[in-house]
Amino acid sequence: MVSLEVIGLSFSYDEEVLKNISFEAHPGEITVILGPNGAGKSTLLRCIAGMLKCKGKVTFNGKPMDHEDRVKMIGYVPQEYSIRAPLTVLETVLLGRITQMSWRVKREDLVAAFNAMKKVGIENLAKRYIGELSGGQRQLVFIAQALAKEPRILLLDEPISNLDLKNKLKVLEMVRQITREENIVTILVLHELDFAIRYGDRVVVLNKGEVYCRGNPRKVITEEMILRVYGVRAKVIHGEIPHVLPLKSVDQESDERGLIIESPLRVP
Ligand SMILES: Nc1ncnc2c1ncn2[C@@H]1O[C@H](COP(=O)(O)OP(=O)(O)OP(=O)(O)O)[C@@H](O)[C@H]1O
Repeated sequence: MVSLEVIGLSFSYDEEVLKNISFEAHPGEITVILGPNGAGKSTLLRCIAGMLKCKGKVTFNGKPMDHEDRVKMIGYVPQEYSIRAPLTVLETVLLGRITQMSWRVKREDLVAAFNAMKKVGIENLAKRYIGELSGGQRQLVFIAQALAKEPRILLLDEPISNLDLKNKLKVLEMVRQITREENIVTILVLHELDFAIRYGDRVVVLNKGEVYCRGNPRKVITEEMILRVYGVRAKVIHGEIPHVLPLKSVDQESDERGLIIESPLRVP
């Protein structure tokens, strides 16, 4: 099966923040990266996107990805995007086509940009300046920019963090739909465990730069994982749509019920 494979990936800024990370992400599926603040999720996406030079391998269809493969195939939306240029929404979304475009904007580039804006519901903002938009509107623009590229691999870092409830659902539904219909590899960083259960086909939980566990979200997102990784007592309510009810944050330095993690639990 064609897939994106991360094999033994490690990365250090001053200190090592990713240690020997391995997992697979498949086309037509959403892989969700979970983990507490500072666990290394954004760094991992940046390594996959080729923005940071790391140890280990990222392969697609068994072949190590080089710079050109990444430029061609990956649509990446970082957690924060600062843009100072006085660009309109349409111009910003069109920038997603930059690798396909020659000096002239072709009809197909405009069609791809409009389709992408339509998918995220921002066609009415096309002529507005990006600097004049709200945080949530801007987030939608950058998702549209990544979609306009028509990527084979879509990397979205906390894509719903600034969105209202309706837009959170709309974006996640839309991402699921294009992931399935266009058979792309989608990797999302999320903090919302409920959405991870609902929209993730697979989940990778990072803790302190290591893979704590990975697999089917319904098996991985357990009360024990939430306690050990997030330091939160929670109830996982099973049902047609399982959800997580956080109850109490627990100080992991205390030895309440042996909370200090010595050997992480690994789920294949
Ligand atoms: N440019 C940088 N230079 C040095 N250290 C960094 C840099 N960026 C991130 N770090 C550190 O690397 C670790 C992982 O950061 P990263 O942003 O990948 O975490 P994260 O899991 O995405 O966190 P969050 O959920 O808060 O966004 C953190 O300890 C962070 O302080």
